[in-house]
Amino acid sequence: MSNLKWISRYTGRIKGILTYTIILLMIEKAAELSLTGLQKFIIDDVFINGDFNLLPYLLIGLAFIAVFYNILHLYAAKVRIKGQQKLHTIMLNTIMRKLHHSNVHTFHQYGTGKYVQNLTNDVNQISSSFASAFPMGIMDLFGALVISIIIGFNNLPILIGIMVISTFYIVLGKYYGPKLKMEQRESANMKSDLIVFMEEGISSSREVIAFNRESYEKKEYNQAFQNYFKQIMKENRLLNKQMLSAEPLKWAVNLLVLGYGGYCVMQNTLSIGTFVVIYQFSSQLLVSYQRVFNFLINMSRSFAFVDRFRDVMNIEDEKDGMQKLDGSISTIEMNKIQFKYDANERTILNKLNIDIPIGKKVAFVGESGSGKSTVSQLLTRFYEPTDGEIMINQQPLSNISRDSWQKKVSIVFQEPYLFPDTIINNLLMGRAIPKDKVIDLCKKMQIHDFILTLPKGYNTNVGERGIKLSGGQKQRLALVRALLADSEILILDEATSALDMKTEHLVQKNIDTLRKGKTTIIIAHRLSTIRNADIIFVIDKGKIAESGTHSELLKTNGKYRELSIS
Ligand SMILES: Nc1ncnc2c1ncn2[C@@H]1O[C@H](COP(=O)(O)OP(=O)(O)OP(=O)(O)O)[C@@H](O)[C@H]1O
Repeated sequence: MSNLKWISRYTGRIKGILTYTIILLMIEKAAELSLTGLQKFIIDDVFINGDFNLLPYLLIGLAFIAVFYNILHLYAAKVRIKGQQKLHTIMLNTIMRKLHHSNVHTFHQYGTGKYVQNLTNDVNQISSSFASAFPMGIMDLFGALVISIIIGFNNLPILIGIMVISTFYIVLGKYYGPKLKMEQRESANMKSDLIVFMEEGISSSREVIAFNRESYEKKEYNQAFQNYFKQIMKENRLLNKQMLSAEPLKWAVNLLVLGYGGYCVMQNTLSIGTFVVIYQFSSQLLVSYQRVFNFLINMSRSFAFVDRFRDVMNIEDEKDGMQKLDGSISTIEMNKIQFKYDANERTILNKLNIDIPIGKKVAFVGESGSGKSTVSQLLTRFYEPTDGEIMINQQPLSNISRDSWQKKVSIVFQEPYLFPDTIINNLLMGRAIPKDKVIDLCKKMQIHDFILTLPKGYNTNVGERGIKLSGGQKQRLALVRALLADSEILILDEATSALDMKTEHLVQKNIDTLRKGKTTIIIAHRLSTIRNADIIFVIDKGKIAESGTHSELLKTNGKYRELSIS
């Protein structure tokens, strides 16, 4: 599908305001042209033919049109910007929706910086091109048409001459348009790479300092910036070349009108008034042609941004099911689950079969890299199994709507994300929960006393990604946040790993009490936290090596025993 047809699904949604803008701009153009056109009557009828009675009417007409033109100019600009903002909002909402529904794997591969670039620069460029530059281009095209008719009607040879010279604009446009589009796309890609580089540099600043990589990072950044700078210079050189090659055309038109138009005046085939108006119109015609030419070039440049926007919109959406989950969860089975993070990468889970008991404390243990977190990522549907099926209440999880599944499951990660907001807002996450309940849970998660030591207590801002908090404090806040949801299934993926043994023990004991009768899945390295689990699954190389209670597994002398000794 062509880019123009593709983008019309968005521009089509503002067609009302777009049409209105175009009509306003065309009336504005007509008013502007009549200001020049009226001069013919002042020169020919008033000054040359001596009909001075006409002068006051012509001057009042001129003043009226001038005021009308100015008011319309301001109003049309306001409507045009409104249309641009509307398109901007539509596209921004679309890309945000895409962001939230993108396949996690592709999303991670694409990179945050590129998304930021799409959200800011590309959407801006597209909305300004299609909702603002496009109606302006139509206005210029309309102006060029009207002027051409007026000149052609009064002196056809001059119009033909201007048209011939102007065809060079089209030739130039055809020559430079595709080249500029290519350079523009390259510049946009390099700019987003640079933003990605800067974003990664900021996120990794601690590692950069710790590993003394500052000069290396600086060198890499300088190199990336130099490349971007060279590319921008290349693009500008091309732009200047195109502008310079258009300049002699202006002079050719001026000379044509002055020479041939002057000759016609001397031959009495053209009145002085018409000559003056044609001279002014010929410059305006050329400006209109130039604007139309620039408009076409800019539109072709905008298609480079459409290309990039289209790339994002083409990212595969997460698969979603249609079925709602009514009632409580009674069974969770993982049947012959096969999983690879990428088609070309190695198998992580290999024909994994698990029957997760409902209402129990379930633990996953195993060596680092054995696939424990991957199991939780599949249960939360961050990823879909490559093969096999997760069955919930005897129906495939893939058939269940994400929305209804997410209401049933909560997860706490080892490194939880906290928003740069207050503690209370990070805990509530927009939910209406009584403060007493929040405080009670904070006490049970051993974080309330710490919060009270902060200058603004629960209203203290935690900073970017919770930078003002320790790893253990962040983990305890994330536990409160998840426990407030009181989900049927709670997954704790190394969620207490940063706590000291004593605090971890207290936190775990309270979680056990709070979650009594509910399914809690714990992934842990410290076996002390899961010793009392109803069932422990030992994962080894993507398979269940053994399962049972702590005492049962110790007796088997297998993997679990190995793990508990090491
Ligand atoms: N996003 C990813 N893309 C590609 N491979 C991944 C990804 N996440 C994990 N892996 C790989 O999958 C394997 C299993 O990882 P997983 O995180 O499930 O292990 P784990 O048992 O939880 O380890 P740990 O105890 O160290 O957290 C690892 O070998 C890892 O390299």
